[in-house]
Amino acid sequence: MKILTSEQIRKVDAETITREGISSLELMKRAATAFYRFFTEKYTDRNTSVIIFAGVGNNGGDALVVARLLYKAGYSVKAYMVEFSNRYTEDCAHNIRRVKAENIPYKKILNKEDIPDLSPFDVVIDGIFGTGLSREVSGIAADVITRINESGKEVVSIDVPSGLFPDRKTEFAVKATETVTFQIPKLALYLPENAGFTGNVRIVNIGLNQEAIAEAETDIYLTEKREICNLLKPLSKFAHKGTQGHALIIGGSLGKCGSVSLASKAALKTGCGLVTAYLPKCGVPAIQSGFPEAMALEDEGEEHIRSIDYDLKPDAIGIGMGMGLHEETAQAMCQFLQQKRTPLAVDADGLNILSRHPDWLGLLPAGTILTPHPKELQRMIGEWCDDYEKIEKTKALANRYGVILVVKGAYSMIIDGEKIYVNSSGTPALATAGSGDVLTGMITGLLAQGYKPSEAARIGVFLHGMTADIAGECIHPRSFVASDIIENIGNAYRSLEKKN
Ligand SMILES: NC(=O)C1=CN([C@@H]2O[C@H](COP(=O)(O)OP(=O)(O)OC[C@H]3O[C@@H](n4cnc5c(N)ncnc54)[C@H](OP(=O)(O)O)[C@@H]3O)[C@@H](O)[C@H]2O)[C@@H](O)CC1
Ligand SMILES: Nc1ncnc2c1ncn2[C@@H]1O[C@H](COP(=O)(O)OP(=O)(O)O)[C@@H](O)[C@H]1O
Ligand SMILES: [K+]
Repeated sequence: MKILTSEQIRKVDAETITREGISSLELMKRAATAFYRFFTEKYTDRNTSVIIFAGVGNNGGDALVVARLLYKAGYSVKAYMVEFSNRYTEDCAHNIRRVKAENIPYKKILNKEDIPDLSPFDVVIDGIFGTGLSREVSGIAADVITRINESGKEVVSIDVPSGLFPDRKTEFAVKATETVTFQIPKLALYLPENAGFTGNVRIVNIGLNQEAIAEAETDIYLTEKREICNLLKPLSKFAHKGTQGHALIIGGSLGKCGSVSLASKAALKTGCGLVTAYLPKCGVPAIQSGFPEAMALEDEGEEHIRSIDYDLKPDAIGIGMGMGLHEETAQAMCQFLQQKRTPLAVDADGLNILSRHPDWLGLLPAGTILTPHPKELQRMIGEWCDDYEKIEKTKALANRYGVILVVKGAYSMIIDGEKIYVNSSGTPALATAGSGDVLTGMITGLLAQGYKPSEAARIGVFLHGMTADIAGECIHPRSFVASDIIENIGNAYRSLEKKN
């Protein structure tokens, strides 16, 4: 699904009106109805008292239509117009007249004294600013937003939390519990620095013109189930372990060999035919007894890897988990990179070694997948002042070395050249020890099956997230562990194959 800028969204909005021969008021009604459906499913009790803040633009117009719909449905509704300007849009002005005609409680807020006490209300609906935000919020709008944020109430934002810039750094905005955004995802909704503003993000369809969306050019996408389904290769009736790819997982050091076991199991569960774990001697007995499906190779090092030496032809390699930073291990990795051109995924200490020796980045085979969490990323690209700069610096690294970066987080981002794929699956249950090792194993397993690096990264990250979405129904997120991710990979595949 495309992520577009506010400028592009405005164009799609206008094109929808022209091409579908509908009025802008009709489109506003569709948007408000989609919001209303979400709201009434969440707040089923019609005695819920709702305070609605509207602005003078079309986001405010949406808010007033929502006020009318909720009032008609029996909710207790009070609407307030935050008059930060007297230049109302036509559709907003039209809906003010309708609200008044329908006798819905309605007042203007012109200065601080007009701001009502929020304590009697159950929920706040925020429709002050949408995608038309053009500058930092100040004056009465800022006062209202501050009051909303201080109220401790649940806040449902229309389209975007008011004050959030869809495409650039935001300092101040409504802190929503839920954001109901209209059909086209906006990048700002998925950035970690905006987590405090956006709350849960829900995308609702409002029937925007599909051709207009298709014509909009972008390099940024939100990865969804449908796109991942389309990437999956069918499983041939005549498949055998030799056709499904051989993954080699290299890592481990004394006390950290479980990471290799997790990654190896994850690779196999993701569908590759064979997996070999390569570890220092201390790790081999445990993996051989605990994970009989894997083959194991021991390094000459007792407690850490000293020279990566094997006589196999794997189809893909995952390296780095639990490997430690011993200088002998680093040198072994350097030699390995100088000699091997096998499709590769690098994680954890593999990345930390590269951060200590940045000139070795040039040795990575083209298309290598690097999977840093934020701390590992910071060691690679240095500090960033905001998430937009982080993206630019990551892109620069990816382009310089021809590699793919998986920037892990709540919405992991896959950066491949100019393209950015924001992942939409997963829950905080994934924030658990070994979760990243499992992800690297999954990605390596997919690479071994012959998926292109960008596909392997997107499928792996999406499937990994799906395991938590699915298992959330029977395992409490707090007690979900890395092995539960592995156990649910099959369920994630099954869910992907289900039509809906
Ligand atoms: N996408 C879609 O397809 C659909 C979109 N729809 C809805 O339309 C919304 C976009 O509406 P919109 O363009 O009218 O802009 P909106 O955000 O209401 O505010 C603009 C007003 O705020 C003002 N203003 C801006 N910044 C300011 C500041 N810091 N401080 C003070 N003033 C400031 C600005 O003034 P100006 O910048 O012109 O001086 C102007 O007066 C969108 O989010 C969605 O809810 C649906 O109805 C239908 C389908
Ligand atoms: N709140 C969250 N929502 C969704 N996914 C998350 C969340 N927190 C972490 N994850 C995912 O869990 C994984 C954690 O990886 P990492 O930090 O490397 O773990 P570890 O080092 O313990 O193996 C990443 O894939 C990340 O995207
Ligand atoms: K809003």
